Amino acid sequence: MPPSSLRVVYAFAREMHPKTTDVFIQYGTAGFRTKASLLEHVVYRMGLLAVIRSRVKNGRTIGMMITASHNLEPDNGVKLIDPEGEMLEESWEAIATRLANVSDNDLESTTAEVIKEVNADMGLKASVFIGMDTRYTSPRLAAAAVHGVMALKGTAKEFGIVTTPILHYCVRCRNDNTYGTPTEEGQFIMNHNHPYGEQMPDGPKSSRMETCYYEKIVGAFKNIRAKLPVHGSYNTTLYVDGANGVGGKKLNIIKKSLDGELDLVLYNLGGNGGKLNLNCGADFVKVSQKPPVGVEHAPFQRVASLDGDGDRIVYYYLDDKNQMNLLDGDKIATLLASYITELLKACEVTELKLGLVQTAYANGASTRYITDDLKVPVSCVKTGVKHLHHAALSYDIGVYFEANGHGTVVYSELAKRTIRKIAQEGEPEQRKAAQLLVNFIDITNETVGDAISDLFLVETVLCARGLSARAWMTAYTDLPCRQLKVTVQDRNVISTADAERTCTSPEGLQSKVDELVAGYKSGRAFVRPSGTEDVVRVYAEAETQEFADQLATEVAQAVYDLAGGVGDRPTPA
Ligand SMILES: CC(=O)N[C@H]1[C@@H](OP(=O)(O)O)O[C@H](CO)[C@@H](O)[C@@H]1O
Ligand SMILES: [Mg+2]
Repeated sequence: MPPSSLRVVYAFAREMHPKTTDVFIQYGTAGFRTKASLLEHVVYRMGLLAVIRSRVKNGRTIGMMITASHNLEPDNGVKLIDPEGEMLEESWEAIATRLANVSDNDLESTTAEVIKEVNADMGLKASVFIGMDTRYTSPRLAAAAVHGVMALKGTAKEFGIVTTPILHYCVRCRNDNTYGTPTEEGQFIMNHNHPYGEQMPDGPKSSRMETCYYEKIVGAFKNIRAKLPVHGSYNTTLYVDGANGVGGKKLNIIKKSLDGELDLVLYNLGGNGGKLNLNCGADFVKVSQKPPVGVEHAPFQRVASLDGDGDRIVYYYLDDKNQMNLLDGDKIATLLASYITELLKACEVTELKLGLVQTAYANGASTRYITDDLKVPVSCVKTGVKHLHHAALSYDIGVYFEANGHGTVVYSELAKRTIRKIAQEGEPEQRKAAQLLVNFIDITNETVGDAISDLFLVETVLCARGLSARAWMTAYTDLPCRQLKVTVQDRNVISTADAERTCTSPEGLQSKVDELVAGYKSGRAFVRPSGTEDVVRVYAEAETQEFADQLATEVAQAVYDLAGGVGDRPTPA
C-alpha cells in the first residue's frame, strides 16, 4: 500500500476517533477492557490491526468482539479472534498494545512500521467479522471498528448482537467450511464493502447465520436426545439466569425449537430494568457463592447461570436449608470427561488419549478426583482461555475449563476420524456408543468456551446418566475456598511462575504465603495480578469455610504489606 493511503488512517482517527486520554491501556487476558468512554480510539485502531492480521493470514477472516463479558455495564472491551476461531496469537498482544497507545500524530507512522514488521502484503484482500454484546456503548464502538477496517481497505461484516462464542464459531466457519456452513451465505446485519476491497454478497435477510450455529448445536442435541430416554432422577426442567446479557436472549430463540426435550425457564433476560451482570450471572454466582437476584425457584431446582457475553456457565441449586450448592467449571469438566471416557470404553477405543486442563483456581478436590478416581491425566496452566485451549490441543481429546465455567472440549482429527469410523463400521454396541459420541462432538463449540454449547453438553450427560443436580454434586466434595482482591499501586510488581502457583516477586511474599498456608489443614493459596482488572487476586482453600476465609484474609494482608497496597486494608472475608 503506498504511504499516501495511510493518510486515510490518520485523517479518520483525527476526525472521528481521536485519542482523548493518556491512560495507558494493555491487551490483557481478554483483550482490552476498561471504561467504555476510554475505548473508542482503541477499537478503531484494533480495526486497523485486524485488517493487517487478516492480510498476514493471507486474507483469511479475523474476528472482533466488542464486549466486557462479566464486567458491569459502564465497562466495555474489544478482543481479536484468529482465523481458527481462537484467541489472538500471544505475540501480537504487544503490537495491539503499542498501536492502542500511540498518539494520533504518530498513528500513521506506527501503522506503517507495524505493517513492515509483520510483513503484511497490503495488496491482499482482508476480511473482518464484527460482533458485539448488549451494552448500550457497543454500537458506537462497533462503528469505530468498522471505520478502522475500512481505513485500511478491508471488508467489515457486522453481526450485531451475538455471544462471543457465536462470533468465534462464525470466524472459524468462514475460514474452514468443513467446520460449518460457509459464512458468506449467512445473515449479515450489514456489509461494508470497501470500493476497492473484497466484494461480499449480501446474505438472505433471514437468521441463517445463527441458524447454522443453532442447527449445529441444537440439531445434535435433539439427535442425541432421541437416543437417550429420560430416566432416573433427571428432570427436563432447567432454570437459567441470563445475567441480563446476550446469552439468555439467544436461549430464548433456541427454546422454541427444543420440542419439549428440555424445558428452559429463563430469567434475567435484560427486560424489567435488570442490569447486566449486576448481582447475577456466572461470575457473581461463582465468586460470591450466592444465588443471582431475579431467579425464583424451589429447593433442589437445577439452575444454570451464564455470564454477560455467553461464554461462561456454572450450575447451582439451593437445598432445603437454602444453602448454596455450586456446580462450577471443575464439576462440569469432570462430568464431561468422565462421560467421554465411558463412551470411549464402550467403543473399545484405546488409542485416543484424553486429558484435562485446569488452572490454579481449580478446586484441589477436583484435581484429586480427576487423578485418583477418573484416572485421567490433568495439567495446570496459566489463567486465560488461550493457555488452556493450547494445552488441550496436545491431547486427542482435551477437556479444559476454568473454575469460573469457561471451557470446552477439543477433538483432534484423528479422534474424530476414529470415532466416526466406529459409528459406521463397529459392532452394534460399539456403534451405539460411537454414534452418541459423534453427536456429542457436534454439540461442542470447539473454538472457545461457550455457555450455550456447554449447557447442552451438561444436559446430555445428566440425561444419559439419569442424574439430578444433587446426584451430580456427589461426585466429589469441593474444598471450601475464597477469592479476594487487593488494590496495589502497581499490580505488575507481582510476578509468578509454575502456572501462577508461585510468586517470584516481590521478595518475601511467597515465603510469607507458604508460612501462612502451613498453618491450615488442606491449605493452599496463591496470588497473581489480574489481567482484566487493576487488582491482585488472592485465592485460598482450606478444610472449612471459616479457615479458607481466614487464610485468604491473611494472604491478602501480606499482599497489601509487601506489594504496595493502597486504600483500605483488606477486611476479613
Ligand atoms: C480468577 C478468574 O476467574 N479470572 C478470570 C478473569 O481473568 P483475570 O486475569 O483473573 O482478571 O477474566 C478472564 C477473562 O474472562 C478469565 O479467563 C479468568 O479466568
Ligand atoms: Mg465472558
